[in-house]
This record gives sequence, structure tokens and C-alpha cells, in this order.
Amino acid sequence: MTDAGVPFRKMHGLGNDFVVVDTRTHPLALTDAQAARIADRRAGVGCDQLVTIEPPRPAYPGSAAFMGIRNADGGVVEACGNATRCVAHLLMDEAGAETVTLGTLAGPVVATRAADGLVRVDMGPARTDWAAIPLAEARDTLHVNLGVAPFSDAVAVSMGNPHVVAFVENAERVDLRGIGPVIEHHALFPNRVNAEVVSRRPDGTLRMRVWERGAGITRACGTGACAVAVAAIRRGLMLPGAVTVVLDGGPLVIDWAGGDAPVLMTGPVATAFTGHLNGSLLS
Ligand SMILES: N[C@@H](CCC[C@H](N)C(=O)O)C(=O)O
Repeated sequence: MTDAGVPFRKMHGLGNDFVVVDTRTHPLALTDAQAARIADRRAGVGCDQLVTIEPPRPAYPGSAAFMGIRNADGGVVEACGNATRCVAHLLMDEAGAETVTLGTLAGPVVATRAADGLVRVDMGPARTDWAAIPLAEARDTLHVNLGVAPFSDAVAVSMGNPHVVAFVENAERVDLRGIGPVIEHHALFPNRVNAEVVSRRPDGTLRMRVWERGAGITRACGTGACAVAVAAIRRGLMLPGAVTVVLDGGPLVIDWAGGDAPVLMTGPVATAFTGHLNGSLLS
């Protein structure tokens, strides 16, 4: 067995899993096809997102690094909440710091250590204007009708990446595998979209399931949980403040005061194993 190749770390946040490569030490110019091969659960390492820790970019003064993100289909995306916590954890460890700023395509994000080994990320403001999400045409983003149940009265929101949230009686009963691809590719979303179904539980938490753009059903989606909390608060279903969103992989706490206030996401990080990319994954 050889260790030659590009080192990676397999991490996850609530089961939303990542291959994390530090391209500051091991420069790597990946094509979409290579990224998709690495993400493939049979022919590659397997992950929902491939994440690169890159040198900081001048556009984000004071940032420790730039975080590149690709979905399992190989496509580049703007934001990933769960991966942000994982990368922030590594960089805070590296610097012996309690806080770190990362650049992303969605803008800068600031992470801090929280109690019980959790990481909190200021994900910036939610974007609720139709053009910022973006939608293909002007619509009221609080009541979007995609013409497909249960997304006939949904909420569209951007957390740097596009989301559409449907409130349902029981999120467990939605055929997400059937409906997910239809919503992801709906003509109203020129950049495609992440789709969440959510129901309110008797204990006051929100139960959410997600179909991720470019990855399908995942156990958790940090930006999705932020979008769900924002949608619920905008709709008046939850009070502004801390909201617990329960995903397949477990809970995230999302704190939003409303309006232009930043959306704060708190949750766990984990490393599963480390290894090296080589062979057919790099050719
Ligand atoms: N799992 C992520 C989101 C990853 C990107 C998303 N699939 C997209 O295409 O926008 C998260 O934790 O936020």
C-alpha cells in the first residue's frame, strides 16, 4: 500500500459528508468530471460535497483561507453550511484560534467555537429578493407556486445558494426521491435549486428533509436548515430567535432575528478517516 498522492480528510456534519483537500499544500486543479469521480461512492471515495481549502483571496481581507465547494455531480457551488463548520474547525485548530473567517463564492463567513465542541457560523444575511435567489422572473418569494405538490405554496430564499422550502403536515411522508429532481430542475430556478420539506413538531422543533441540488437526498444541509428557519420565521410559523431544525442526521440550531440580521448556524463536526487520492481519481 502506498501513501503517494494527494492527502484528503473525510469529514461530515450530521452525516452530510465531505472529502476535504488542502490545496494550499497540495495544489490540485480539478475538472468537474474528476470531482464527480472522487465523490462517487463506488468508484471513488464517496461524498456529498468535495471541499478544497485554498489560499486566501484578496477579496476577503482577514480571511484565513478560501473554501471551494463542489457537489457530488462535480459542479461548483457557492455555499455549504456543514462543510463550513468542518473547515473552520480545522483552521481554528491549525491557528490555535477561537474564530476564523473563510472566503466562499457566497461571500465571507465567520466561524467561532461554541460549547460542547460545536462550531457556530455566521452565514451572513438571508437573501429574499427574487433576483438574488435567483428566480427566472419576478415573484413574491414568500408564496411561490411551482405547480407541483407540496411546492404549490413554497418559500424561496438564498443563503448564498438557492433554496425552496415547502411546509407540509408530515415531512416523513413526502416522496422526496420522486419530487426532488423535478423541483431541482424547475424552470423558475435558472441555477437549479435545493428543495426542503418541513413540518412543525409538537415539541416546537422543525423536522426537515432535503433534496440537494447536485447531490440528491443527504442526511443534512446546513444552508438548507438556515433557509427553513428563515422561511418559517418569515411566514410567522416560528418566532424570531433560535430555532432547532431536525435533519435526518440530527439537529442544527439556527438563530435569526429577522430582516437583514445574519443567520447563525450551530452544529457538530466530525472526521471519519484520512487517505490519499491517487490512481484513476487524479487521471
Ligand atoms: N450540504 C450543503 C449544501 C451544499 C451545496 C448545495 N447542494 C447546493 O447545490 O447549493 C450545506 O450543508 O449547506
